[in-house]
Amino acid sequence: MQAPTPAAPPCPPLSGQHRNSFAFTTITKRLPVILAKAVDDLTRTSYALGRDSATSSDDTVQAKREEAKQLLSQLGEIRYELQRDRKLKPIAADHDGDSEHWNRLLQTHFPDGTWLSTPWLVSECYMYRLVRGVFARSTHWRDHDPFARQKQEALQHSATTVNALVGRFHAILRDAATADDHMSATAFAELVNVSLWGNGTDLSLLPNLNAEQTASLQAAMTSEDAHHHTIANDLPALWELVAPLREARIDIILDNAGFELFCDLLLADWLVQSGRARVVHFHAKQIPWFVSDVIRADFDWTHRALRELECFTTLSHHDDLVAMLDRWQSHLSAGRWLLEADPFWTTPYAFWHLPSHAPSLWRALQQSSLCIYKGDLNYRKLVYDCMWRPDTPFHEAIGPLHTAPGAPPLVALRTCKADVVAGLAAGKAEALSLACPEWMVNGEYAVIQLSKP
Ligand SMILES: O=P(O)(O)OC[C@@]1(O)O[C@H](CO)[C@@H](O)[C@@H]1O
Repeated sequence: MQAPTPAAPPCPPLSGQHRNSFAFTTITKRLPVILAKAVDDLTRTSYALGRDSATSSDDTVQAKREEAKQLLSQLGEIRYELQRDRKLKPIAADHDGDSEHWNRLLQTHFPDGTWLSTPWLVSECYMYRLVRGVFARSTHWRDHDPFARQKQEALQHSATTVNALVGRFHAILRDAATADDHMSATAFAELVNVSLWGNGTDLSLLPNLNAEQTASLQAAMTSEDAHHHTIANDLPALWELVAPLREARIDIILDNAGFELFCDLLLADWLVQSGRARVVHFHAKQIPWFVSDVIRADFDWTHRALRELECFTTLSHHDDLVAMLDRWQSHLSAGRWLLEADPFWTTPYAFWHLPSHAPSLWRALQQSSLCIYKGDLNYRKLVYDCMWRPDTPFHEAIGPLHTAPGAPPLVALRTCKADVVAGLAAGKAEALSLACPEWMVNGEYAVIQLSKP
């Protein structure tokens, strides 16, 4: 078999060309809305500048507002081209430095590609890279994240669930070092489920939830019922792998900021507190990505927000939350928690290309006793975002990440939000389609899938 390329994945790619696919709906309906929200954010931020001129000179404010107008028109242009299914143009050079790489990929594999004809994974990543370019090429808005406001609001809407989770896990995490085997197994299973279902409230999918709706959705997602929606569940094998670990390196390839990140930090805290991990490497994105993905600024903001914002300081478990945050700070200061943001994670490449396209990242991951891949997009990239038969073994669908020499064990914790899946029992997909036609994309079903090379 020839080595797959972005234009020729191991099976036919998900693509906007298929009119009844989630890819088509995303490109034609969801992405324009996401762009409209970025426009709205920039308009509001620019408008607010004038009211806050104490922080910068009037000239700077004027210059920023003037430049914002140009940026708004560039964002509008992206939307225009997308909605008319125009050809994907080369990405203009900017400070992020990977435009040449992108353009080589487009030129080599998709010289005539349009938004809908190019594989979904590529055109969707392309949109976020274009948006980044608009800001990266600017003088005054280089560090602006057009999705930050949405990410921050989403965490604040999750305060009720944060409180419940602190109440549930504060003592378990504090005392993890002395827990017996049964208690450890139970805590781990619960925390994996929390981290898994934390992936359920997704800003690119559910952009307009208020605090009440968020709380009720999160309660549904962490309930017993939701666990019956885990349609492939390698949790027992995962515990067999994790239970004997001592002082190991564990990697978490993060997905969303806000509530999901909070859930991931709970899991990471347990890994350190229980002595399983000596160090946890968190992998964030280098640029704003898929609306809600974690960038460095989100990671830092989350720690501050949980400590300082009124919606958290007034929680009944706030003192316990602060104790937890103090410990998390000490994990960070002592290097037990490390945050990284390799540029590979924001390329359009499936992870089949990780060993060859990001060799130093791959060498680092090879040191890991377990790589935890969070969320839907990471899953799509693990399985090359193509139309596997759902009963294809998971390890087959991840290709080199299972077969490459020195490939570390990995687990995918993913709520299903795209029409791709592998590793289901024979007949399962058919049964699910009868029970719930939207099961692949509505975020109500999930997988915990392990590869142990
Ligand atoms: O990676 P996440 O946050 O779990 O999901 C990302 C997501 O919202 O974006 C894609 C479509 O826009 C889908 O694959 C998926 O639903």
